[in-house]
This record gives sequence, C-alpha cells and structure tokens, in this order.
Amino acid sequence: MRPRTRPAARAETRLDGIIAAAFGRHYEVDTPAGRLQCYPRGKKSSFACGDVVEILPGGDGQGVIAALKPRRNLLWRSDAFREKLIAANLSHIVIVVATEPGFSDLLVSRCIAAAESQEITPLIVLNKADLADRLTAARAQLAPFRALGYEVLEVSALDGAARLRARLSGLHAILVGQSGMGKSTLTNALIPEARAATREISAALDSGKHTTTFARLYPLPPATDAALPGWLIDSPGLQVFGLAHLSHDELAEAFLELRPHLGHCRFRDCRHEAEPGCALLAAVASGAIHPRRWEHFRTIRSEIDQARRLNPGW
Ligand SMILES: Nc1nc2c(ncn2[C@@H]2O[C@H](COP(=O)(O)OP(=O)(O)OP(=O)(O)O)[C@@H](O)[C@H]2O)c(=O)[nH]1
Ligand SMILES: [Zn+2]
Repeated sequence: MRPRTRPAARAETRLDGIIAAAFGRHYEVDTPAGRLQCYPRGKKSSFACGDVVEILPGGDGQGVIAALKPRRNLLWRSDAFREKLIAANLSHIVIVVATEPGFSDLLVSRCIAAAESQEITPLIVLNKADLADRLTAARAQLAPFRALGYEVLEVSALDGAARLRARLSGLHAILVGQSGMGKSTLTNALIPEARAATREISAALDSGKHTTTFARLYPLPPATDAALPGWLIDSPGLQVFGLAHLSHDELAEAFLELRPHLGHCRFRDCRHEAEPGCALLAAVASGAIHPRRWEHFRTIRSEIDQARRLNPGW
C-alpha cells in the first residue's frame, strides 16, 4: 500500500530584496520581481536602506518583510537623545568636500570615524576641482587625511563626474557632505532619476514644509560587463553622523593613527590630557599624530562626554 502522505505545504514563495527607502513603517524594497511596497511583519521594525530582507509577496505590488539577512555593518546617527538608522551593508562612505566654499575638516574626521567604527572604507571626494585657484588650499587641508592613506579623488560635478562614476562602480556607498559642496549636483550627475524621485516624494507627502531627508538607494550600472553592480545611497540633509554611541576607546580606535599608541600610556586609565608618560601626547609631540587630527579627536571626545552628561543612559 502506498503510504499516505500529506500534500506538502505549499512552500511560501520568498523573494530576496534590498531596502531602497524607509518611511517609518513603510519600506520600498527592490526585488527581482520589481519594487514592492512592504510592511514589516511585527510591530517593531527597524530596517535601513541597504538591508537585505526576505519578502513574502502579497500581490498588488505589496509585500511583507519576513526576515532580515545578517548585516555587514550598520551606520546610524545619534545625539544625546536619539538614534536613527541610516544605512546598512556599506562598503564605502563618500565624503564630499569642495575647493569652494571652505569645508570643515572636523566634519571629514567625524565621517571617517563613523566609517572606521563600522569597518567601512572612507573615500574623500574633492569636488569643484575646476576652480584651479582654490585647489592648492583645499589639497593642503586634506593633506593630513592623505598622509593616513585615505583616498582623495578630485572631481568636477560640472563635467558629469565621470571619474567618480567609474570609481563607484561595484561599490555600496553613501554620499555625505556639508551644504554647498555640490553633493546634489554630483548626485544628479551620477543618478539622473534621483532628482525626479526627490520631487515625487515631496509631492506624495504633500510637503512644502517637510524637507526631504529620506535616504534612498539607487542601483549603479556596472562599469564593465564583468563588474558587479553597485549602489549609491543619497541622503539629502545628512551632513554628519553623531557619534554619541561610541565609547572613548571605540573613538580612539576609529582614529587610525592613534591605534599603534593605544595601551602604551604609563597609566592604564590615562585620559591623554596631561598625564606623564602618555603615549598619545608623546606621539603628538613627535609629529606622529597630526595636531589637527588630535584636535578633532579631542573635540569629538568632549561631545561624547557631553552627550553622556545629558543622557546618562547612553
Ligand atoms: N565650479 C563648480 N561648481 C560646482 C561644482 N559642483 C557644484 N557646483 C556649484 O556649487 C553650488 C552648490 O551645489 P549644490 O549641488 O547645490 O550643493 P549641495 O552640496 O548639494 O548643497 P545643498 O543643496 O545646500 O545641500 C551650485 O551653484 C553648483 O552649481 C563643480 O564641480 N564645479
Ligand atoms: Zn595617554
């Protein structure tokens, strides 16, 4: 007699997808079956652009997010009271500065520290390289970063940013930069649909008043047939990542040039302020640590202290 078997439960069709945009509890997810409007299964949801998820498609272009694949890293911003996911699974943080107007090198250090703390590679883009008379000064300001081995790519958004486009091929990157650096011009050159998408979102939210601060992921075409496709996250309004979630030790580790000196101070609980036998202060004095970068480290560290004072729960 043939054994009676129950008909196999119909396997749930699951699709792998990538979070392309997050609006509260509503997510846009790019899947092999196209872009789906998705909602998380449970009450709590915290997915970020770049997260890889499993979707149960529900028809009508909708779906349910059933599972999150392990993240390679997660970038978030934090201040004393809030934290917000920004992006996941990044290979690179692209920090846009320009020859004109002046830029904050502290902001560059901050972005690099955020990147290093999550094992993401920083890439500094010096835009408006066409403004030749300002180039020398900008290069000098970036010299301490170059000396540490950080890549600096000089581009001009006006010529279509061809060099940056080629460099980004196959990467999973997010663009950050302070206002006026030409980030919007660059984004629009790299991803023509970005401009339209931003407008659409504002219209959908009926917002003249909301400034669009939604991160959105855009696929980037591969540079060659053999290259892997990459993606770029544009995050309008994102100028900086608060680092309130880092401990002092984590911050120090996020400054590459401090690493070889950590743990070599005379006192184990050295605060590297004025203690005798401080290995970091000795490295600053000998020039092994650039004074500018040391200043940045100290500034960010005191901000972390301040956030902790405001909210001891950190
Ligand atoms: N000469 C030159 N000007 C540029 C370049 N890229 C951008 N600009 C100009 O710089 C100004 C600022 O550019 P935006 O793209 O609006 O700058 P942004 O960083 O997005 O600034 P926000 O919109 O304020 O965030 C504009 O007038 C651009 O035309 C460049 O490569 N060369
Ligand atoms: Zn010390």
